[in-house]
Amino acid sequence: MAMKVGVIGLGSMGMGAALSLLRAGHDVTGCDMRQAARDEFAAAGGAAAARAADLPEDTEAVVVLVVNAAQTEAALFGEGGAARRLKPGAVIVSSATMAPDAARALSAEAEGRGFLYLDAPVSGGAVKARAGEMTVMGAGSDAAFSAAQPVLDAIATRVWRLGSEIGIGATVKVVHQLLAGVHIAVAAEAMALGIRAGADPRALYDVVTSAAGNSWMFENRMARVLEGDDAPRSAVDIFVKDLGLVTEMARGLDFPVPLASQAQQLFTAARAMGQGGKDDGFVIRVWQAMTGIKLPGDA
Ligand SMILES: NC(=O)C1=CN([C@@H]2O[C@H](COP(=O)(O)OP(=O)(O)OC[C@H]3O[C@@H](n4cnc5c(N)ncnc54)[C@H](O)[C@@H]3O)[C@@H](O)[C@H]2O)C=CC1
Ligand SMILES: O=C(O)C(=O)[C@@H](O)CO
Repeated sequence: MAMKVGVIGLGSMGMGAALSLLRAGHDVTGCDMRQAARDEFAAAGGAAAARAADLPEDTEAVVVLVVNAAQTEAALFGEGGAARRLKPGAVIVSSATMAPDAARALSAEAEGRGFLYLDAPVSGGAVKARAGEMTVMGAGSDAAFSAAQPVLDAIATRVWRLGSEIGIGATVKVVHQLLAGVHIAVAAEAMALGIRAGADPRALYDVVTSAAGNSWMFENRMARVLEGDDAPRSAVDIFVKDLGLVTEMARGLDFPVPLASQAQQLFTAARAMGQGGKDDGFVIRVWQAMTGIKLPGDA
């Protein structure tokens, strides 16, 4: 069933979601304040809008893939937000990574305005987003899942239904980000140590990715470090945010998360070095700054 869908935020993840929806035959408007993103989506055959308030009248579903909860709030309910363009009963697929409390507050606002809301953070990275193969960590009512089904079918291959209570999706995603952030940081530490100790970085990569110490993040992020490709598919700044969500959630539970805290400091150091907009694997530049190692992409 083709739907009139808006995608707000045409960044690493939102562009992939919007293109996947287009491929699936939906009537898609992609929205981003960045002209380059709008041009890319228009060139692929989609409609493009600079503001969420310019989505078509009676949009039936909106996928929100901006950076955080504050941007989601503004994009939906702020001045210039999408709310006025949504059909009564439209479904909001809220996919930015945010705190569970923020998801609950957004859901209450959406419901108060007569919309359905899915707490639907995602995983998989930009490549899987473009392939329509994301994993969705979903929570919401049966009605919301059912209204969003054609959208979810287009953007994801795994849709976890974690319960009807909003906030469970966000909780699971925050815990996932503990792993994702620590795995990236430790992958960078291992690669940096290997380089310093004189191992060939490519050989080290090949061995680790065939052995038990591998992780999805080592394989994915260190490949970019080997290529010297620091264009952001997921930025260092995203992990300053996400590990902040981890430590904040843990603090509220009086729960220690020493590894997440350490990783957060490393991403924060990378940000302080001016690397916040670089691909997150380039947190390795923190070790480079401390030890003077040469990275594979360095001249
Ligand atoms: N990059 C990744 O690999 C993954 C990211 N995520 C999460 O997905 C969300 C999006 O991440 P990315 O795509 O990496 O971020 P990004 O920074 O690449 O894209 C965000 C986009 O939203 C746009 N934007 C912000 N406010 C807007 C508004 N009011 N109206 C229209 N456009 C607006 C920005 O211009 C930008 O293009 C974040 O919450 C992130 O934590 C989740 C899984 C993977
Ligand atoms: O894919 C995910 O899950 C992620 O959160 C990372 O790729 C980085 O944001």
